[in-house]
Amino acid sequence: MGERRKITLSTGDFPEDLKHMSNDELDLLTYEIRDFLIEHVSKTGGHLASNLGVVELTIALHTVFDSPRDKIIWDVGHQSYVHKILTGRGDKFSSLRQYGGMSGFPKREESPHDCFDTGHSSNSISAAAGIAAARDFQGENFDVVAVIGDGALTGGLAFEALNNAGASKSKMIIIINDNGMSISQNIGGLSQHLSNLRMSSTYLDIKKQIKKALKGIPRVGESLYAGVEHLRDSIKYAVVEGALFEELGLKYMGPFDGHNIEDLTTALMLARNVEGPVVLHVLTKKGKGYKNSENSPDKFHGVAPFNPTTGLPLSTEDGFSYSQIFGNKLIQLAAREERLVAISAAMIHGTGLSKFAARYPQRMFDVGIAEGHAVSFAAGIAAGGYRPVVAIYSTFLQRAYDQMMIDVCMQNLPVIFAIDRAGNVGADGETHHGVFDLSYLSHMPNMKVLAPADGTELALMLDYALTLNGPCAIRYPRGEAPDLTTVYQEDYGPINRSKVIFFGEELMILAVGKMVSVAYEACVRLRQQGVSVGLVNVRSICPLDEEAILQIAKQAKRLMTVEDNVLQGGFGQQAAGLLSREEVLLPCRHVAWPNVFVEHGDDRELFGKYKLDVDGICERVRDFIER
Ligand SMILES: Cc1ncc(C[n+]2csc(CCOP(=O)(O)OP(=O)(O)O)c2C)c(N)n1
Ligand SMILES: CC(=O)[C@@H](O)[C@H](O)COP(=O)(O)O
Ligand SMILES: [Mg+2]
Repeated sequence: MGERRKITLSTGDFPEDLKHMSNDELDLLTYEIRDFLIEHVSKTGGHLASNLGVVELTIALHTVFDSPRDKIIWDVGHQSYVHKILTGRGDKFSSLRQYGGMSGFPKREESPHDCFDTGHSSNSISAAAGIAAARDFQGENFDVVAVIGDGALTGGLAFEALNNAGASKSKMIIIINDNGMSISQNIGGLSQHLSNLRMSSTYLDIKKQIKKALKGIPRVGESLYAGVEHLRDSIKYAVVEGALFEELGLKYMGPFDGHNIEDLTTALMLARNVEGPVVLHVLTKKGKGYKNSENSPDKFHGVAPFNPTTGLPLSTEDGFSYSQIFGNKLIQLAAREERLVAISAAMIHGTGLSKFAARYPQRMFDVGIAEGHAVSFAAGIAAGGYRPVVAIYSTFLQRAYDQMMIDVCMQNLPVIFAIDRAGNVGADGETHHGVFDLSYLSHMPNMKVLAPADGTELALMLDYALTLNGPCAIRYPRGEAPDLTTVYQEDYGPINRSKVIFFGEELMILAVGKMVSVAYEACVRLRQQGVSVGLVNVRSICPLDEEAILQIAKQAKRLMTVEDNVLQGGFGQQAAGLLSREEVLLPCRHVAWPNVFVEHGDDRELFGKYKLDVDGICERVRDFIER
């Protein structure tokens, strides 16, 4: 190996440099990138395992394609860190996912190399097909590449796009990054199909043929393109009879070793020369190159800051998270209600269902990244006499709006929605904040919507939901659940009714869910300062506890609503509608997230910036009273 140029990952040398690097240099680069990722993500937290798995693939992509002229769309986008390094953003990694810093997902605003913002899975092929169609309209000539994981490929949207791309014949490359994993083990028939393709002996022969045919062709430069031109015939061999993609009208090539840059580069060159849509199947190892993440890729999918030597988190939470309380309660409920089943869309661990899945494997349905299907499936199983509990993050449940409305609510089926990560989630940012659910749920006829303010309330609400004969959504936030037992003096009262915590003469705060604790602290501080402010835990957002709200409003001088949802269509606006309908007139203010896509960052900083923390509530109350 000759003298190697020093590459500094924290500068903007890329991607031009790659095209002139030797194989040995590229090989060394993979080590540098992995070290860099582990060093930085261990400090900031982030999506490590998926990025460690795509180091070679991303290098090959940036060697063969000419970004930003050629467009690379990253499905979900959690695996775009290497792309960010290779497109000159290495120097931003100390601010990854921090407030004001670099996003953990592709952002058009951040770089011309990010051609499509992602975060929710399975849309990359649709977006790529659209970009390709726009290109064709304009008679332009660039390549469009969608990189989609085997997990994301379980989403129905991806199938709709494959169906359309196959028919359209527009030139695009779809790379399936197959590591056998979603966040945890991938599941389902498609996963099985990919694994059949992996095992296909017919295919292995084809691979050998291509390799043989390519021997002697240089890796880069015009001569490679010329060489590849002569290989079009080889592509014909790269057809696996019966492969789903071929049936849909796309060419299939693969599987290729996703950790062999030379093979990948060659495969991409071949794919680039295919007229029409082509699927390139690439095999990678999630967490590759770091023992801890290779052993537990699921644990290192999304990580909080950790010790890179031991792989252990730097801080641990003492109490129970809402997700854990939900999972534990469901186990209890399942013991007493035989018809109870749980449904997850590829997020068993995140939603706290791991123990339930181990205890009741027959009653746990993981349907893949398929929120719409999860909800219609729940409707079906409820229609069949069972009691499904669908656990989905608030932001991802947006995918199932229509299924909730028509399949569940219209038929008034007893489906329980356990909506995790409701409210602002912090570092994942605008694609992941669950701040719209109160608005999109509350107008669904027959739907009941509840928000617990502590762990006990969550458990009681689940008990209550199971007594109903129609749909019920319970939304709760990310992280540790507070305990309000002492605040309530152990008297929780009826769980679907509001709970008055204390009365205040100057102002009454009506708070929802997570914001009850925040408002409680603010009230304690203000009351110590002589401000007579009271607090009510709203609990039921739909239907509103009209009797309680009207009674409080009639007694109060001023009213303030506080919620971890956007203002538009949230609790505050519903309460205002009630007061207006009943002609109860008093000064009201509504504290909520503005109707914008709130940026990423530490949640404490975001709640502070938007005046939704204790200081912010105190300031707003004083401002209201003193105006
Ligand atoms: C609509 C939607 N549902 C759920 C998620 C949560 N999620 C993020 S990554 C992921 C797994 C993705 O697996 P895969 O596409 O195979 O990528 P890998 O991490 O294995 O590279 C899931 C379920 C999401 N981002 N979007
Ligand atoms: C990329 C993605 O959508 C998930 O991995 C998400 O980041 C998980 O967030 P939690 O850490 O809140 O489970
Ligand atoms: Mg995967």
